[in-house]
Amino acid sequence: MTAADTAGLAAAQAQAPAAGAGAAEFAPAKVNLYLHLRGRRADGYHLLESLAVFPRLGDRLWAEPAQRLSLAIDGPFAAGLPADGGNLVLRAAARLAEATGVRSGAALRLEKSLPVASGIGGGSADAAGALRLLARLWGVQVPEGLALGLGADVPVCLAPRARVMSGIGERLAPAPRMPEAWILLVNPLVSVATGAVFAALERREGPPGPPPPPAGFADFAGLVDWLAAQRNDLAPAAIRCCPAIGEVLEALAPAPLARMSGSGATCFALHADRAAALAAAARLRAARPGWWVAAAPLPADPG
Ligand SMILES: C[C@](O)(CO)[C@H](O)COP(=O)(O)OP(=O)(O)OC[C@H]1O[C@@H](n2ccc(N)nc2=O)[C@H](O)[C@@H]1O
Ligand SMILES: Nc1ncnc2c1ncn2[C@@H]1O[C@H](COP(=O)(O)OP(=O)(O)OP(=O)(O)O)[C@@H](O)[C@H]1O
Repeated sequence: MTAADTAGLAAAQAQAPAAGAGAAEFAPAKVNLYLHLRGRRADGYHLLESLAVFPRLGDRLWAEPAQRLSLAIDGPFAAGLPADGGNLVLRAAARLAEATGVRSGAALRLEKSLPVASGIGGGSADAAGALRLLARLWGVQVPEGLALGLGADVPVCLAPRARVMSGIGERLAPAPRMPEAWILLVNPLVSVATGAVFAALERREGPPGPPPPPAGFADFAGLVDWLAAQRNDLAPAAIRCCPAIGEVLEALAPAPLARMSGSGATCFALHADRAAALAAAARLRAARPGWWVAAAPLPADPG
């Protein structure tokens, strides 16, 4: 599948009606445009500040009413993912049923299009998508705090729009007004465990500052200029765990802005428009056929 196909498919998925009875939900990837470490809590979790955005690219979930909970997985990254209680989709479903006293189940289907353990929140996006889907199907609200109990990235994925995250990920503030842009995501198809990257940190707190993001960016150049002065403080440790990340960043370097997302190994490049993103994707696919390369629009967000 070409990057253009991938982008088109993701956009189509976002709008497609539910297949058959029941309900459907799109679970977009989460990309950390910057990630600053701010220290560590007594329980070992790290405090951070990050601008998370959600390109039109992700996994897809369906649910149909059923007596018990079940999960079927398909899609390009289904292989090797547990379909039992180890899957964040079923874990989220079970916790929601328990917390709200729901006695019925659901037959869930996950189409896994995002690489696993890749720094773009795939499991968190799926867990959050399952919570949205089942809350609708069962007619319940997601209780406060339930998302965070499933993972630090699940709260931001619950209402997937651009947000400034802080705390360990549970404090969410409006993002700056974002201009339209295209994003290119590249993963060397090496999975990276988030906990291992945090454990490999040499510095648990980044340098002080810079000041918080402005209220908005007038255009793409303004976004890129501001982001260029930010960092992903997890990148040095992630590159030590997975040297291929360094190769990906080198390959993306000609882009206006390139950086690692989350704990890696996925890196992103920002492009002003579709043509530039698809041209860069085509060049990368030809040069590195073993890498996952996907391009998608980054919706302008009112903040
Ligand atoms: C790096 C980010 O992707 C940035 O958005 C997230 O902070 C990670 O979120 P996540 O994958 O949902 O992480 P969790 O599943 O909650 O945690 C996995 C492991 O990462 C470490 N961890 C995670 C988040 C955080 N703020 N501090 C941490 O130290 C902890 O060792 C934890 O045991
Ligand atoms: N539905 C799911 N999708 C992906 N991974 C899942 C899922 N359910 C359970 N997991 C497990 O969760 C772990 C983390 O996967 P995930 O894709 O969320 O990592 P990540 O992309 O690094 O996330 P983050 O950016 O939030 O750190 C993997 O080891 C995987 O086996």
